[in-house]
Amino acid sequence: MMFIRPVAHKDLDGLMNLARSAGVGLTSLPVNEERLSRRIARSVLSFAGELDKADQGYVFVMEDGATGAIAGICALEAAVGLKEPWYNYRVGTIVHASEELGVYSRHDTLFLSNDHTGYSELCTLFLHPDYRANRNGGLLSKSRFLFLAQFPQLFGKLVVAEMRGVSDEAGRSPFWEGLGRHFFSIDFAHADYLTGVGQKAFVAELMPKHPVYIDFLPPEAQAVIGQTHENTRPAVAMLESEGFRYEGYVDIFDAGPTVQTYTSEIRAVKESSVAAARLADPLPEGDKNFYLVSNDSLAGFRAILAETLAPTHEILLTPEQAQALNVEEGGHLRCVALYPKENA
Ligand SMILES: CC(C)(COP(=O)(O)OP(=O)(O)OC[C@H]1O[C@@H](n2cnc3c(N)ncnc32)[C@H](O)[C@@H]1OP(=O)(O)O)[C@@H](O)C(=O)NCCC(=O)NCCSC(=O)CCC(=O)O
Ligand SMILES: NC(=[NH2+])NCCC[C@H](N)C(=O)O
Repeated sequence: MMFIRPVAHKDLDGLMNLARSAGVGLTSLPVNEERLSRRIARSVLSFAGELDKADQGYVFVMEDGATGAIAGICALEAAVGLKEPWYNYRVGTIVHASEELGVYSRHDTLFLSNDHTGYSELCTLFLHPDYRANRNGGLLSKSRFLFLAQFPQLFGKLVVAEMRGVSDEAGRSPFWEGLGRHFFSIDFAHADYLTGVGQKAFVAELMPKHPVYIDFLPPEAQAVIGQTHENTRPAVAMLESEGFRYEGYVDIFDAGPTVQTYTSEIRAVKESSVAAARLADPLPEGDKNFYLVSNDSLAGFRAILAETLAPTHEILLTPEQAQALNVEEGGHLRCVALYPKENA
């Protein structure tokens, strides 16, 4: 059975394996052992309650219970931009008009912003291609919402997620070629790598600070503003189905969209409820559905996907499922349907 748990120091090799298969543009999963081991250490300290909000980052892995293999990774940053500026471009409007001359022209423009400062962030979602089946992607992405619902005091009122923008197989980004390239002699792949190893603010400081008229960018660059990388469409589809929206903010390097919402408005946060574990083997017959289920422990957080009967004040689980959650009969759980009602 697949389960979600906090990352541990022993997972470094597993994370390196995931990073190697991730490719360019998954910024926060660089193939860099030192960086990944620092990320693990920061996560371990966060779960132990030993860091300030500005430094807290919670990293989770999906473990294949049968083999112990690390199948995927996902993370939550408590608050971005509190130590180093957090940059985005906001796609806004500038109007040049003169009634006297009968001129009116409206221009889409990129404004450099730090508007997401203090927001929480969903990031580093990656499932090994061998495991992209059996709703594992949904468990991996949405297990974070049970964590948010269980520990709201650790997070901000708003949550963002930066989606990977368009780049080709060689890691060439049309937006970077049209804009960033004028300020740097480096490739997008290299800029993205520097971002992933903690140099984003440094790179961002050298990008244009004045509004950029989109009309002046090459058509290939214009075409990808706010567009998600093909491989990242499932990731953004899941967030949109939970209530996240694109509000005109894009990545400064590849123009991938940022989606956002109020934490309390996320469907799986809003609809999640607490229930006591009730064990049954086998589960009784009846109308079953898929539920995300987590325990209520911070450092010992566990989440699984269970196909079971609709929970009441109790949720029926098999002993194997309870074991994966590290709970016994009567233990405290939080659960929510995997899918919003309309697609269940
Ligand atoms: C994102 C995941 C983990 C998702 O796993 P799977 O591919 O197995 O997911 P899936 O179950 O096939 O699809 C999930 C949902 O997306 C829908 N879906 C699939 N392909 C789609 C497409 N092309 N367009 C629109 N929707 C699509 C499915 O119908 C399904 O909907 P239903 O749920 O209704 O069935 C994986 O694809 C992956 O690792 N991708 C590569 C890495 C990546 O790009 N990561 C995101 C970077 S951006 C980031 O990290 C920030 C965002 C974040 O942290 O969440
Ligand atoms: N180049 C980008 N637009 N990267 C953003 C996507 C990466 C993703 N948010 C992460 O945490 O790694």
